[in-house]
Amino acid sequence: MKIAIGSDHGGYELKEEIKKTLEAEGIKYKDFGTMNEKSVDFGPIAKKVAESVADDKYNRGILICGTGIGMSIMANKVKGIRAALVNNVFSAEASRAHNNSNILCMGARVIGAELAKMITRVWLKTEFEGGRHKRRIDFISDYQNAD
Ligand SMILES: O=C(CO)[C@H](O)[C@H](O)[C@H](O)COP(=O)(O)O
Repeated sequence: MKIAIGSDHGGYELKEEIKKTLEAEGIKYKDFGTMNEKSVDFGPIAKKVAESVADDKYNRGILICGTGIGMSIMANKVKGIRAALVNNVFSAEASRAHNNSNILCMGARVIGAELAKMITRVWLKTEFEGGRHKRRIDFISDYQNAD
């Protein structure tokens, strides 16, 4: 699995921690920035990560900002992206099993690093269940593709 990861300044420190988790799990990643805590807008970074996942250059993405909200709003504008803003382990699992989320968004000002790492590990290992959930995902794709 190859992961695209990005953050704004608010998520920078947590991004660096999550990269260590990816390394510990033996998962390859590309860091789309930001590379320090200097203030930067979340939009362009979310766009780059989301487009790289939508274009199948990376299997999934992880986006972190202060709340995770801006990143998730932007990422979900990209066709084919199902970005889930997650702040607990149950939602991490459900966002994969039920929603087949392909981008995980987290808020570094909302959750601590240890919870974020646990969320990331669960999100990485949980498979989409398909079945009735596929019909629900297909409805979203059909709506998006009707544009
Ligand atoms: O975009 C966000 C909220 O939707 C992110 O949380 C940002 O990290 C946050 O807004 C940045 O705020 P700052 O006061 O400019 O650090």
